[in-house]
Amino acid sequence: MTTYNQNNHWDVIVIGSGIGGLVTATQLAAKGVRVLVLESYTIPGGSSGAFSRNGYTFDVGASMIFGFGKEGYTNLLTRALADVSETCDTIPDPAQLAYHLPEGLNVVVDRDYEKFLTDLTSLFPHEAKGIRRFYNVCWQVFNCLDAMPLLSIEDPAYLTKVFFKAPLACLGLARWLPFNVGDVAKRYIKDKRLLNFIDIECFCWSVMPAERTPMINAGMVFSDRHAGGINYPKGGVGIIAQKLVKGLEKNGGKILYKSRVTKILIENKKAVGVEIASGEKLFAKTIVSNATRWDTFGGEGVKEPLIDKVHEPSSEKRWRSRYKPSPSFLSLHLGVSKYSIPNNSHCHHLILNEWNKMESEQGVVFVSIPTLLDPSLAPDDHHIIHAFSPSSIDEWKRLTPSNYRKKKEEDSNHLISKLENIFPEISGKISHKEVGTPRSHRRFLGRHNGSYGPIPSMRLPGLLPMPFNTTGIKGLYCVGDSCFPGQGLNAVAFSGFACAHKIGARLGINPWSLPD
Ligand SMILES: NC(=O)c1ccc[n+]([C@@H]2O[C@H](COP(=O)([O-])OP(=O)(O)OC[C@H]3O[C@@H](n4cnc5c(N)ncnc54)[C@H](O)[C@@H]3O)[C@@H](O)[C@H]2O)c1
Ligand SMILES: CC(C)=CCC/C(C)=C/C=C/C(C)=C/C=C/C(C)=C/C=C/C=C(C)/C=C/C=C(C)/C=C/C=C(\C)CCC=C(C)C
Repeated sequence: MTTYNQNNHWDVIVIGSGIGGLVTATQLAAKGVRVLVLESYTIPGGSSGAFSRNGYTFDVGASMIFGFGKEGYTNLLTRALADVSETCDTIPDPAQLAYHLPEGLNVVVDRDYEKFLTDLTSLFPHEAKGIRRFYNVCWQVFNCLDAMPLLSIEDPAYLTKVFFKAPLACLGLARWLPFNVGDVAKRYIKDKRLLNFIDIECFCWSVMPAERTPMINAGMVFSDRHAGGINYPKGGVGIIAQKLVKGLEKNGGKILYKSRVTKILIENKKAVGVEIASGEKLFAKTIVSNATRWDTFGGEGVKEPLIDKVHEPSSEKRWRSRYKPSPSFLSLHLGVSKYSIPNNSHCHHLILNEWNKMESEQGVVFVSIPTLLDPSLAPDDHHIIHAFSPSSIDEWKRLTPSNYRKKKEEDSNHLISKLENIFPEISGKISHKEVGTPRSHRRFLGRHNGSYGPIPSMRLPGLLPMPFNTTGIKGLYCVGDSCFPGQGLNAVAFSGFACAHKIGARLGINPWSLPD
């Protein structure tokens, strides 16, 4: 039997220190709640952590950061840090992304909206009206989001207050919730190649073509890149999680690393605590899981979910019939000579050689060169290249150790050869190379099949079927990319704000008025 002491009883326990988990934890700690975060790895941040090798600071995953604007309500990372008196210095990226597409279609998404529209229109002059109309609809969605404090839409008190504060914005969002981008794009655009471009515009962050990408999320991404802009945190993406941890600790919260939760303890159908790998039990009236829904509740191929099968709510089976794990990534972290990359190059690139390969194994290549913005991340005269390509764990299963090593070498060389599309001399200029496979992502990020996040397994009505933070088990909440509104750092930051707000409503600690 575990005896009571302050260290094993908390108000709230958060499983995982991804941005979703840390925003929940810091929001609650800032309101005086005693919060413990349990992280299985040695550093915070999950997909948005960082690691150091040979003088390089590499971003684990996330690299193109939305939500760091200065105004409005959609700058959720800025707001999450400010709420615990922290800030991140950021470096504005002059462009979101340079696309290198089939048939020589090269498009740069400039930070300036009008410049982007002009550049795209010069390639599709016959679609000038359609282009403007489509992207203007995305702005309508964004303006609705940016007009209201973004908290839990599961909380009736918040919904009432926000409806009185911004009625038109609420109705605007309610209108777009059931729509996907494809439905809207086809209303305004007819050119097949341009529709292919809209598909890759979506795929690059949602890993789905336009017809399966929710319109609300596109409104956020396609407009925030011009509103708040893409801003890279000085010192690397890992800084965001490190500062949130600092803010958590300043507000009386605690984080324990190397503390993998193996079980969520249930008593009388209520979550009451967790057990960690050492066998130690820790208790709280509220448990928040930042692990994926598959790792939390189970699913095909999940051997030991955190919840015993007997307690699994039927709503989770329904969710799994609608959403499936997206592929993982093959990722390369390279240190290269500075002279292999022109100084005027863009920080983010996307390479696709054939349109019909967009959803194929290792079909699209994403490239990030953060040292073009922050040279301090690499030794003098060197750059970092982080290149990754969607890859399914099925391709990496059941290989003998030597075949696994061989596949890593072959596939990483193939990825490097694709980089030569944009940096022809790159293969001879590599001085540091690390290869991560879907198996590495599963192991180090604790994500089911190393997945990037959930994607619809059928055509769904926009964001409507995506679950919020409460679950079918009393006292248990979920946060992160298997909750509304899905993948993305500012999306999981939203889910953290919403989760903390919903818990706050139950604890009666939310301020009466909405934040400014
Ligand atoms: N912007 C980009 O370029 C980019 C690139 C890659 C990923 N991302 C985004 O990052 C987001 C991920 O954020 P998130 O908050 O959902 O979570 P996350 O997966 O980043 O973090 C979850 C954390 O929980 C920990 N964890 C999991 N199971 C645990 C257990 N049983 N016990 C203790 N700790 C456990 C993991 O170690 C990890 O640190 C994704 O949505 C993805 O879109 C963005
Ligand atoms: C009352 C009434 C009547 C009604 C109600 C209604 C309402 C209120 C509603 C509401 C709603 C809401 C709030 C919503 C929200 C939403 C949100 C926040 C969203 C967000 C989103 C975001 C996103 C999606 C993002 C994303 C991003 C990403 C993912 C990114 C990624 C990237 C990558 C991967 C990169 C790659 C590339 C290269 C490198 C090239």
